[in-house]
Amino acid sequence: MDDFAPLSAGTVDDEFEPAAGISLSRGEHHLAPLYRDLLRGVGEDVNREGLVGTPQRAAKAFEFLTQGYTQDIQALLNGAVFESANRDMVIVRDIEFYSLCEHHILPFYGKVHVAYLPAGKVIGLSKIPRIVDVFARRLQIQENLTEQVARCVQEVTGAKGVAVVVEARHMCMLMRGVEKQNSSMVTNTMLGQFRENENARMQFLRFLPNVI
Ligand SMILES: Nc1nc2c(ncn2[C@@H]2O[C@H](COP(=O)(O)OP(=O)(O)OP(=O)(O)O)[C@@H](O)[C@H]2O)c(=O)[nH]1
Ligand SMILES: [Zn+2]
Repeated sequence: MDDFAPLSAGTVDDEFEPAAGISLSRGEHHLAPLYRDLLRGVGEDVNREGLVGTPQRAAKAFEFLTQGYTQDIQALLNGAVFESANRDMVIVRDIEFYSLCEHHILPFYGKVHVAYLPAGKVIGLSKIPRIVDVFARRLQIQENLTEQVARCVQEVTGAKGVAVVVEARHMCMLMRGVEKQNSSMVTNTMLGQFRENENARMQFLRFLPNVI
């Protein structure tokens, strides 16, 4: 599958079959037995009071955090792309997000800033954060998240240019590994006029004084 195909609904089957040898109790989430095995794997007693409900809760939480795989962009846009004669830059900044790094399955989180140059169409304001969440709620790397958000906004608006900046902190760098508590990562994707025209790019970046 093309990594950046923004309009695909995802790759996870709705009709998930539990792995061979796993039997589900009535009403149990299909990931719950896997979390039970994980807990056993670290030496836990899965029957102790505090943990009895944990596999089911953790499974539901993980499903929520990865729900972007099954969300449909057109459904969440709900037709909220409007004709407009406005040709000036639109910026939606400080959109917070939470994602999971695909290398360690640990959170990375921060802010996304999006700008576009309309070419006859504008998008409903709330839809840009919704697009961010569709791509954040997957196993990701920050660079691909940045690119996918930009390409999706480009595709649905037909804008003359789209710019996306993502600034984030990665728990795999904070809690473990190199344990750098103050580092953050800044990524950007510049499409169309933001790539070709330095003035447009600088005008956008001036709205992000803490990033540059
Ligand atoms: N470029 C990029 N790297 C990431 C992202 N999230 C995690 N990583 C990095 O992915 C790399 C995986 O490297 P490995 O050496 O295979 O894994 P590791 O032994 O756990 O690495 P350390 O984190 O250095 O301990 C690490 O350098 C992580 O910091 C991301 O969003 N973008
Ligand atoms: Zn990581």
